[in-house]
Amino acid sequence: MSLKTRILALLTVLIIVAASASLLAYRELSASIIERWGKQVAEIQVRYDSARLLQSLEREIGLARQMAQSNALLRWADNPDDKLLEGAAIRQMESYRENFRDKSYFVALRENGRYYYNNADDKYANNQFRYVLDANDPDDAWFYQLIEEGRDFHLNVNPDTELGVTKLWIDVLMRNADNEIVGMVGTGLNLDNFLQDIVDIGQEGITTLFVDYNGAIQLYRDRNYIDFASIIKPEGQKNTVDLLFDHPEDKHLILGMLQMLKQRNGEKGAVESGFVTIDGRKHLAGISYLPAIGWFEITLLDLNALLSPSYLWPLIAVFLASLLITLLIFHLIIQSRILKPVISLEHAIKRVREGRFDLPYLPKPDNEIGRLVDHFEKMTHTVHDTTRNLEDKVAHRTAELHRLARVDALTGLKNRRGLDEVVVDEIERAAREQKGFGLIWLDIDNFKDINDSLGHQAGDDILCRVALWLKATVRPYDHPGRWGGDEFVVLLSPCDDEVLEQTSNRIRLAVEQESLKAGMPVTVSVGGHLCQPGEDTDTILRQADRALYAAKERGRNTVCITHSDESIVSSEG
Ligand SMILES: Nc1nc2c(ncn2[C@@H]2O[C@H](COP(=O)(O)OP(=O)(O)OP(=O)(O)O)[C@@H](O)[C@H]2O)c(=O)[nH]1
Repeated sequence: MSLKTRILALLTVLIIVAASASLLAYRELSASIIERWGKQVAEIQVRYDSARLLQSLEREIGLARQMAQSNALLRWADNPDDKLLEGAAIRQMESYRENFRDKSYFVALRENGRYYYNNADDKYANNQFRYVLDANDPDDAWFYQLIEEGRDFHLNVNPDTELGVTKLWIDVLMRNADNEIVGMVGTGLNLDNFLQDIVDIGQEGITTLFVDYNGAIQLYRDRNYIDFASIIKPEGQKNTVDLLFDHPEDKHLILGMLQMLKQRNGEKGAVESGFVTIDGRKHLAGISYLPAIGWFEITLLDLNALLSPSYLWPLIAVFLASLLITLLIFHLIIQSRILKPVISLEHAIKRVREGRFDLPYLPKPDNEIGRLVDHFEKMTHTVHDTTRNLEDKVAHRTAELHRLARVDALTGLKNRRGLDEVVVDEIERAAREQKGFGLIWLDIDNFKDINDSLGHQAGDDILCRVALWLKATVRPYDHPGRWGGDEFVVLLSPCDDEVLEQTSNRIRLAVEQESLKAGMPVTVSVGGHLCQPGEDTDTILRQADRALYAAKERGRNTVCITHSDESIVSSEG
């Protein structure tokens, strides 16, 4: 896997880890913010709903209490059969009817169980006595239950089968001067209107319900859940608030909160809140106690509806877009500032390793990698210079060695190898140009005697002098050389018979005369051969050797030339 892929993979993993951690932290944070916010909203909502309910009921309750204390009614309740008192009481009742919001009232007398009622349409004008309550009739049980409990005030949601209406009844006990319960008065509010006005307020995500101290549902937008005639139902048969919840533990939570609020007994503004699950959705429940009516108001906030996760989508989209842009920018930075220079550097190193020092353009970012590239470039130039110097030296030394290998160390003339090469070159040139060249072979006469008599050093000295005289005698473009021992060879090019003969004689004469001048007289025998195009080395050397041999034979200090017809001619200089 390339460095680029690794860095990108690492980067992606790091960003995913960081994003996941941020997302988790964000979710935790947002959950806690939503929870705190939800609690505040729930508390405000619950107070608001409670206030609305109380506001709407307080006047009716006050009127009902006033009615229960009306002298006309109380006197009549003590003497229910007194027609005069009854007339005065009914007039009084009718005046209250005008004041009740529902324009309806009821009065039930304990002594004879007679139940009086009239409504907004004044349907029962002059006929307010409706029926007689029966202690054994379950529909009338509420009356006897309330009296038995002695609760001066009670709210009751109950259908009145006799009247064919379902109402939220405000029941207030009538007590005479001896504090005896003599009857009950009250009014009813149309349940549907009440639910619509107070409970089913149509705010999405907010559900309001009222429960009694047992948790029995009294007011709720869905009538099926309302625990009608709750007061007469035994425990266990009531429609309690937990019917709404998915989990049994929510019931304990809510009942616990009800208990707690009751203990705080209407402490002003006291609100308890907690989370419950309804239809699989998390709700925040806010509860307050309404001591004036003995009910609890529960507000359920559907957090998903109020603060839908879809609200977070733009945030998540912005987060993801920033993540991608960050990734892209990071990639571009890594690419331009690290990867590209490193990859170029890698190629450059490979190139140098292969011996190619001409570096391509290398990007140098302003960082450690840029400095590394700069060092590498300078190092490469140094290595290149050093290598070039080394190569130059090697080439120079090689050329020197090549030259030395072809030079005779004693005389400085070409040695046998050098002469061989020149002979080969000349043979090729002769063949190419069809022009011959001359070869002279000379040998110092009786050199052994010189060595023996004067010493080897003196012999060397004479060899050097002969070499100097030889060099001075031939043309600059001829090739004098020492063949070995006391034998010398001169290659003459261009050459003809005349040049060969003249040069051979000049050499012999020069050695003779110059050595005499130097006080160490020596002579040389010289054999010459005019080489023809097509002759090979062996033939040429053999012919020259033959001429030299002849010169020795003919008394030394002599020049002999071989011709193409194999004849050897002595030449007098
Ligand atoms: N001082 C010296 N002597 C050498 C060198 N190389 C060979 N010699 C001697 O040169 C002598 C050559 O003798 P030859 O050519 O055989 O015979 P010569 O005495 O010259 O007699 P001719 O050639 O017949 O005239 C030998 O004694 C070699 O030892 C050298 O480099 N220096």
